[in-house]
Amino acid sequence: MIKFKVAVIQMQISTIKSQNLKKVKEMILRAMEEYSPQMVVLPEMFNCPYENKYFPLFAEEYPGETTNMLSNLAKELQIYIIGGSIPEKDGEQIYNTSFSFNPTGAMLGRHRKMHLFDINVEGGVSFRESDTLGAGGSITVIDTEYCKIGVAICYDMRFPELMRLMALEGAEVIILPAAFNMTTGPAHWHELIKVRALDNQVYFVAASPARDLEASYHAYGHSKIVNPWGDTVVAADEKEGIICGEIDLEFVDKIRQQLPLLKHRRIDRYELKKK
Ligand SMILES: NC(=O)CC(=O)C(=O)O
Repeated sequence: MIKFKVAVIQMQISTIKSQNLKKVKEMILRAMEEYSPQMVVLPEMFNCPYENKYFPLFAEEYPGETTNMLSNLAKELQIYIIGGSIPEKDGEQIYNTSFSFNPTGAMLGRHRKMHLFDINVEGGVSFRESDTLGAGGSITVIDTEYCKIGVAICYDMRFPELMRLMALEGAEVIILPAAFNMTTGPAHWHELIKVRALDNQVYFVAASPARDLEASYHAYGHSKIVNPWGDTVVAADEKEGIICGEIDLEFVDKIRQQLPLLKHRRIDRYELKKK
């Protein structure tokens, strides 16, 4: 199949996990009613506030309450769900992990955020994910009936090598559950999404939580889908809501044929290696 629809759920996250799960289910059902998408994408830490003190409290092992719910919904609705991310407990370690499910409810991929968001911007945002989280070590490209899809989380987007490796592994779409903030969001969000879509000639799908000024971390919002030519397919503002856009794989082929960037790399002169 050449075209498919992707819905992005931009939800407000509360400090009560059961409320987050109830809301995400309601919003997925609403997305189905309004748009009949083949794939639904959730934001980073959709079941837990983006704050270090909550990660250990909300963490769950796989399979667990949240992943079971996503797997059941994927099967019931016969859709792909790219499950944003959740705090995942594995032994003593907690990861920021994105679980993806196919329309039979089977787990398709588990991406653990590779680059931890440890930053301190003067007069702006300061965060240290490594206070509570461990870093993942694998690049995630999932196989769907439509195409290969790269999955990464938020800060991972700032590392062009990772994005390029996903494209080299065959990804025609990159999906990024994310939670930029009010310092880095206005400064970099739109530019990074556009540049990653352009330099890898992919559809780039970025899913953010809605902005909540009552929370300690103010997410930027502005979930969006950008095509391989750098045009915005669909975009949200900062409020809670659902957006949906079409992925056209013929358009990916067309752009890659007309402007063959991936073929023009001078791999006789430089090389990008996966370890
Ligand atoms: N929250 C993140 O992981 C990343 C982010 O906000 C940024 O890179 O800016």
